[in-house]
Amino acid sequence: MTIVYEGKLIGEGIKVGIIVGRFNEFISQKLLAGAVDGLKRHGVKGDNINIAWVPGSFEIPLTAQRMANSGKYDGVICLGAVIRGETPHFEYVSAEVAKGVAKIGLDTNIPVIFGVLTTDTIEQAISRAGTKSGNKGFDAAMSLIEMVNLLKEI
Ligand SMILES: Nc1c(NC[C@H](O)[C@H](O)[C@H](O)CO)[nH]c(=O)[nH]c1=O
Ligand SMILES: CC(=O)[C@@H](O)COP(=O)(O)O
Repeated sequence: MTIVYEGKLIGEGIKVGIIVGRFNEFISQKLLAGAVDGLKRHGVKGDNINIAWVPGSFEIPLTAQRMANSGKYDGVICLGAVIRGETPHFEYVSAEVAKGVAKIGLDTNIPVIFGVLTTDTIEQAISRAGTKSGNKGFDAAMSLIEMVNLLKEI
């Protein structure tokens, strides 16, 4: 699937920062592949995609804030996989990442897309990283392109 509007690929000229949490890397690397595929498939040049790896999803908001404030990007995509374990740690990590990412978009006035999986099981994460439930990284790329184009128009 490739979306063209008025004869142009919808992502042409867009500059994107991507932050990826390394924790559960076997999942997050699939999300990254999906996001890059979605961006390039819609005309975003490889030179206009900057990828930053961070230790885990908890470090995403700070890095997203730095990218969003840099003035180098039209939008930022946040990717990671927070998978429930034996302790309440899942609740704290997932809640803070979601709140942090949402706040940065509002504070910086550029699209900051939440592409962080928060799942109860590894199987749920695998399903959303390029198998039965699609690839949430690809979906995040499409959301970024839509939001960048929308904010240019309103
Ligand atoms: N358990 C998961 C984590 N935990 C690590 C934190 O994100 C953070 O890196 C650490 O607490 C140091 O500040 N991260 C994930 O992305 N996914 C998890 O399932
Ligand atoms: C989301 C987490 O922090 C979690 O994967 C950590 O696992 P555990 O709660 O068993 O320490």
